[in-house]
Amino acid sequence: MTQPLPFISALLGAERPLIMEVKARDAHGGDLLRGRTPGDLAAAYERSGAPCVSVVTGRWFGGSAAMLTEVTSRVRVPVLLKDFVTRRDQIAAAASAGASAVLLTAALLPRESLEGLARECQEYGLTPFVEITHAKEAVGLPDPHRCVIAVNNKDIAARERDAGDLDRSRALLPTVRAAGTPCPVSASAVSGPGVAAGLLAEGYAALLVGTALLRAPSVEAWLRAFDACRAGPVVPGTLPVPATASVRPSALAPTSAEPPLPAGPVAEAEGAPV
Ligand SMILES: O=P(O)(O)OC[C@@H](O)[C@@H](O)c1c[nH]c2ccccc12
Repeated sequence: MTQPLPFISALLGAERPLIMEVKARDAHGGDLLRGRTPGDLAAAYERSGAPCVSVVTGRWFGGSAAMLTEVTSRVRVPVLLKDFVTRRDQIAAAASAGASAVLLTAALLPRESLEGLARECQEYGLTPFVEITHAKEAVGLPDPHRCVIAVNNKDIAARERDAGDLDRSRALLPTVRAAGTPCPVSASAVSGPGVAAGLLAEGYAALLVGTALLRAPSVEAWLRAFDACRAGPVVPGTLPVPATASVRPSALAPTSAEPPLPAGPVAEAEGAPV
C-alpha cells in the first residue's frame, strides 16, 4: 500500500483541518475578493495556519486558469484545484501548475471517467478530491486510501445556489468512511465556526470552507471562534443550524455571460466547458 499523498497528510496532521478556499464570486455573482488578489488571499490563509488551500478556477465563480498559478506561486501548502474537470489534459495542466489535488465531481462524470480521472491524478502524484452527493458515488474508487471523498452539502445541479443541507454530511459519513478514504471531508455551506466545530466533532477529518471565510471581517477572529467552539462542549447530533443564505430571485436566472452547466454525466471525450 502506497503512502497517502501530501494533501491528505497535511490535513490529517493539522491542528485546524480546514481547506481554506479562494473564490472570486459566490454562486449568486456576489464579489468575494473585495479588492484582494487571489495570491494575497492565499498567502494570508497560509499565514493564518491553513494546512491546504483551495482555488476555484471555474468561470461560474468568476475564476480563471491563471488563478491556479497565482496561488501556487505564493504558498507552500498543498493546493486543491476546483473546477469542472472532465479531461486528462486538465489533470496534466494542474500538475504542471503546481496543484496537489484536483476536484472530480461525481455527479458530472460517468463512472468510468470518474475512475479513470482519479487514477490519472494518482499517477501524477495528485490527490483525487472526489465530491459526492449520493452514497453510491463513494464506493469503488481506485486506491481509496489515496483519495479524499468530500460530501458536497450544496446541489451542483442547482449551481450551488441552494442554502446547503448539512444533514447530507451526517447521513453519508459512515458510507464515506467505509469506502476507504482516510480523509472524509464535508464541503460547502459550512457557514460559521460553530457549524465547523460540530462537523469535526461528528467525525469529519477535514472541512472545506469558502464563502464564510471569504466574507469574514477577520480570518484570525473566525479561527479563534472556531477554536473556542471546539474547546467547548459540542454534543454530536446538535449542530447549530446554519444561517440560511438569502437568495435573490433574480439571481436564479442564468445570465447570458454564464457558461452552461454540463448536462448530466459528461463523457470525458466531450470536454465539457469549464
Ligand atoms: O463557499 P462554500 O459554501 O463554503 O463552498 C465552498 C466549495 O465547496 C464550493 O466553492 C464548491 C463546491 N463544489 C464546487 C465545484 C466547483 C467550484 C466550486 C465548488
